[in-house]
Amino acid sequence: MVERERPAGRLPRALAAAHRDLSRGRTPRRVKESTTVTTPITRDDCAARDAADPLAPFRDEFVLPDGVVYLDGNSLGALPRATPARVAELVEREWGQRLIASWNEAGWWDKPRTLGALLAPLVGAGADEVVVGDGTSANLFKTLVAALRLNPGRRVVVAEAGNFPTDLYIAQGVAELFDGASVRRADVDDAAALAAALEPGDAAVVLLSHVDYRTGVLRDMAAVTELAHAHGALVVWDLCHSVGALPVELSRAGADFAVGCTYKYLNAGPGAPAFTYVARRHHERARQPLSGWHGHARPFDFAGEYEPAAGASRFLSGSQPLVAAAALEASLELWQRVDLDQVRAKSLALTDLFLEVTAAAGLECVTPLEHARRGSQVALRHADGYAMVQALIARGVVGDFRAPDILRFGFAPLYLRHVDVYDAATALVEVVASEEWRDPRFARRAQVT
Ligand SMILES: Cc1ncc(COP(=O)(O)O)c(C=O)c1O
Ligand SMILES: Nc1c(O)cccc1C(=O)C[C@H](N)C(=O)O
Repeated sequence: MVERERPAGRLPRALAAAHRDLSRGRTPRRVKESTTVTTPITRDDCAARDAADPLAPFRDEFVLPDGVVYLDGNSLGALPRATPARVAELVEREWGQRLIASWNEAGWWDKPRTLGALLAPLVGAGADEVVVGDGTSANLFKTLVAALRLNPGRRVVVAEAGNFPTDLYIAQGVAELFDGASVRRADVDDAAALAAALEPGDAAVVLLSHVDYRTGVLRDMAAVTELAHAHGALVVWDLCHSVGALPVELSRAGADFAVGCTYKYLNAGPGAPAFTYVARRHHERARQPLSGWHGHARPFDFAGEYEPAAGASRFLSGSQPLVAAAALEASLELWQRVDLDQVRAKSLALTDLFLEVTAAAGLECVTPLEHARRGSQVALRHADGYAMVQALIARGVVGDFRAPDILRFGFAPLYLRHVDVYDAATALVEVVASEEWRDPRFARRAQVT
């Protein structure tokens, strides 16, 4: 049921109450206190929303398989139509015909910087503060070590307890390299717990994700950064689940470092190069450990001693996969035409719609209902979530499952329509109501998801 009039930023009270009841294990009450007229949302309503959607034309710029509603763009984004030709151009002309000349002519040498400049507006950074290269894990390593070196005398990495495992693993690996260093896990969504983790005054750096990969919680970047700084710690933000999903304001928030991948909402393809943000105020002093020649001040002097390049370029290490970078370039060119405020508005509309229709399935909602705390995904909890997700995939609705019990659905506003979300949500309600997920075909097995 949808209340036609409601303040922006809130789900209908009826829905919020139903989700609250469900998460406490109670049968949802019918909400009587609502004074506004309620009517169920229909597929036609959704079609009307699509007709008025300013982002609708972007859908045609993506390759999307027939009969599939793709709600996994937060794991691997869809293929932009422009990408194959851009990759072919690099392979056939730049490499095939121009060979070595392309390092200069085609701008290969400068790609980490030119792509960084294209990406910078998407994360609220200056063009000179972002470089593209390597993977998220490698860039986490570089930025964490740089942060520890900038904060001598402090040896604790305060790490978001539930972060994506690679973040925790890299933090552990970094701590092993510094005498007396350790990782202190904290619940970063509990302000008191985070403050307590910082209180001893020994934290060199805080590492956390802007949007939680599992729950979809969106953190207040400015507030967390301010809290960390007040305790003398720097902050490394992982933007994997927020870049391209919502406006990110690194400079405005006073962030120190950030890393992120480009294969999710930015649609650059599997294993695409990642990026690193280094706030301008750290450019002179920041030193990263993978001091390869692409990060040298004068690489073609072939000198025997390392001297870091100026600016964020010092975070580069070695040669980059330029075929993959061509795919990223094609998608970043598309992203130059995108209004991130429109992306955010549509993302919230789509997640609201999904929550509204799936309330009938009776699954506990893990993602915050408040807009200000929600990324671009919906996470629902059920012990048999794996089988439910497989049953949905068999119907052409692709979401994913995150152990131990999370059904996860990502919403990429550039290529998803409201009708797709309506169909997917209806399918989930049917899968749960019919119990078709109990079919042995959907039983849990090990695979990449
Ligand atoms: C928050 C977060 N960080 C890091 C990664 C992955 O890092 P990498 O690209 O190095 O595999 C992911 C997803 O795979 C992620 O969700
Ligand atoms: N990066 C991935 C990969 O190399 C293989 C399989 C999945 C991934 C993912 O990106 C998973 C994703 N970060 C997640 O939030 O679950």
